Formats: sequence, structure tokens, C-alpha cells
Amino acid sequence: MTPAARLQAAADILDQLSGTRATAEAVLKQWGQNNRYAGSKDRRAIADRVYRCTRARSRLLWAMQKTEKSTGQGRALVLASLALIDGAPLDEIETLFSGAGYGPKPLTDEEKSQISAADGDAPLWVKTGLPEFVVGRFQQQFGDDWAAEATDLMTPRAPIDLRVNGARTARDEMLKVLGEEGLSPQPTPFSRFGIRLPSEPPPNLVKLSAYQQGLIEIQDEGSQLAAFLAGAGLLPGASKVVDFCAGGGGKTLALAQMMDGKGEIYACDVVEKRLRAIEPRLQRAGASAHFVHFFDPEDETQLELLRGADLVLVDAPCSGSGTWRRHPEEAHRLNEAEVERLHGLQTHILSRAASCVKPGGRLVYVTCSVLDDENAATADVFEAQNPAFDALPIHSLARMASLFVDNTARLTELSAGHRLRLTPHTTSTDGFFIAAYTRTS
Ligand SMILES: C[S@@+](CC[C@H](N)C(=O)[O-])C[C@H]1O[C@@H](n2cnc3c(N)ncnc32)[C@H](O)[C@@H]1O
Repeated sequence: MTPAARLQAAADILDQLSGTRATAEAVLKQWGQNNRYAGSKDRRAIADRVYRCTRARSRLLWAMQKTEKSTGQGRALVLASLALIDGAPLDEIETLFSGAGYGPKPLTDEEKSQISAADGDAPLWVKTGLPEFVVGRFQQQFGDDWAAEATDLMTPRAPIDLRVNGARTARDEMLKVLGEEGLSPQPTPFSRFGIRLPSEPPPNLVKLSAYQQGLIEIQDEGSQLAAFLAGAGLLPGASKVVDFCAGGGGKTLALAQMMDGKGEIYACDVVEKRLRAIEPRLQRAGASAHFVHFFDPEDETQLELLRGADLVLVDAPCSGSGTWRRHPEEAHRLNEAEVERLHGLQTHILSRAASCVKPGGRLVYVTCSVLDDENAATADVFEAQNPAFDALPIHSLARMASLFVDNTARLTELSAGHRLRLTPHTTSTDGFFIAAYTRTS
């Protein structure tokens, strides 16, 4: 493909992304399957342009005087990215936008004046790349650090974290194996089973024999920490663990690693299809599938069977705003009404999950959001409505999980008692929120 044809393809993909809930990764993959003539270099260049435009979306649309509702966003984004991110001069852009072959149509006079105009004094939400309604929240939540938090959440290409399956191998061994594969693995600072790989060049992990043998799983270090701090398998005599919102089982697998074949995990979700994806993952990890049961926690009869749990982990549905560095396209799909809806759903799920915890048992609430509406505000409502639950300080969870969690002093420093917020800026992880409770009666 010519460079111009790649730009046109990127513009088309960006237009498709605006009209769907699918991830950029999925849309790019589909495009590759439908356009077999595109080679791997073409696909890389197109994906790179799509991500570059998506990360800087607010700024680029603003420069082209487009809104989220305007048509022709793809073309505007690509054009503005050449001028404002790559710093390409107008004559170079005009050569690419000549209309020849499969390239984009020539520039209009309006487009020429838009890309030639200075960036101007863009509003804060434009400069940071955050959705407009989130800026005020960030200023309130993070004070002077808000812009650094926003930049680290929105700009970079996040590294890839792996969790080493400690039941089968050791982290040092995997560091060696991955190094021999030509990758540049580093131990992560907080999870004792974490390995971090640079995102460039993108490693083909699923092809590695270590992956196929279930020795490593792809899991952000923040997610590993949430599961490890919950402490499955560490509570004396505890055997019944409920993963209340198990989804595809990322945390279920980490819980299974901690439990080391003892006790039972009840993996729940309202979407059964998601739960079914856990089985092959458990098999690959060598975690005995027979001790995992699948449940729909919105079904009263099934909820009854979950009662008396030693530990209930609630990895609640959320905006996913903590992962915007990986899914920048999601940021511009979120709005205030959705955040409000999620807060209501989280409160509902937490109260049902709490009813399953036995006296003396533990409840851990987790989101991968960086918004207080879904974190502190949800925890506040839960605490006000559930006096039988006492706060469980993060430092005691970390101490208990010290075989799995390192650098506990830093985690304690970042925590506010029983609540912990992880962010790309503070912990170099995805954004996560963790709150822990013990049931007193
Ligand atoms: C953040 S995801 C879980 C991710 C998963 N724990 C992991 O680590 O891979 C939240 C999950 O909650 C599920 N969910 C939504 N409503 C629910 C409900 N009322 N009760 C339980 N789970 C629910 C969603 O289907 C989704 O799979």
C-alpha cells in the first residue's frame, strides 16, 4: 500500500470506530481480515496512525473545528495528526492528499486554513485528552497532580504485564526464558509474580511456548495486586472464595494461584458466555477445574448457594477509565449519565455480594476506574448502609499477602486506611481502586 492509501484506511477505520462500541483492536483486526492485500507493515502503520489519532482525539477534533457529533471525523483526525503531531509541512500533506490511487481526496481551502492555524489556546479538556466532563473531577480528586495524572492516563503506550503462574514456575525462570526469546522482560515492582515487557515492538505472546503451557498470563500488575491483596488462601481455615464478577476470569486465575489447589472458587457473572471462557484458561494454567463452580448472582436460588463465603471479591463493572491508556477510544464514549448508572449498579452488586460473606469473612471491592464516583462514592454508600462491615486496612492486607506482594511500604503510603487507588502516574499500573472490609456479625 502507498503511504497515502494507508492514511485513507486509517481514516475509514477511525470513522468505523466512532459508530461502534467495539475496541480499536477489534476493528483493526476485522479490517485486516477484510483487506488481505495489506501486509504486516501496512497494518502496523495503519494501527499506529489510528492509535495516534485516538489518543489525541480531543485536541485534533478541536483544531479541525469538529465535535464528537460531526461527520468526516476520520479524515479530520488523520489530517490534523499529520500537521499537529508529526509536524508535516503543508506541501507534504498536499502530496499525500492528492486523490491519486487509493489515497485521500485533495484538501479543501477550509482544511488548509485549519491545519495552518496555530494550535491556539485550547481548553483544558482538549489539552489533556480527557473527556470534557472528567477534567473537573480530576482537578478535585488529584489536586496539583491532576494534569500529570491525566497525561499518564491518556498519552503513552502502556507496557505489557504478565503474571507468572507461581504454581508451575518461578519468576526468575520466566525472566530468563523471555530474555532468550529476544524480549526485554523486567520484574514489576509490586507483584512478586509480575513481569513487564515494553509494548514496542509488540511481542506475539500467545505464540510463546511459556504462554501455551500456562506458565504466564497477560495481566496488568494492578489487576494482579487487586487479586493478591484480597488474600484468597491466606485466611486461616478459609475455603469458600466467591469471585462475584468473574468475567473472563483474569482474577479468578490469580485467586486460584494463591489457593494452590485448596478450597473452592465460585466464579459468578451475569453473562454466562464470559464465564465459559474461564475453563480453557484454568486448564492451561493447570488449576484443577473441578473446584471452580459457575453462578449467576442475580438468580436468588444461586445467590443462596454462595452464602457463608470466607472471601467475596467484587471486581465490579465500571467505566474502565483506569485502562484508557490501553483503550483510548473508550474515553470518548463515556458520559456522566453512564457513570451515574455504573455507580448505581455497583452499589446494588456490592450489597448482594455482602450478603454472601460469613461473619468473620472478608469483602473486597475493586474497580478499574479512576473516577471517585465509582470508587470512594460507591464505598461511602456501602459503608453507610452496612454497619456490620468494618474497614480492613490495606497495610494489613499487604502484610498478610507478603509472599505475593512486594514494596508494601509504598502501597501503605498510597492507601487511605482501607482504600487504595493505583494509577499509571503513581504506580505505573492501570488505574484501580481497592477497598476491603471484614464482616463483624
Ligand atoms: C470488571 S469485569 C470483571 C473482570 C474480571 N474479574 C477479570 O479480572 O477479568 C465486571 C464483570 O461484572 C459482570 N456483571 C455485570 N453485572 C453483574 C451483576 N449484577 N452481578 C455480577 N456480575 C455482574 C460483567 O458481566 C463483567 O463481566
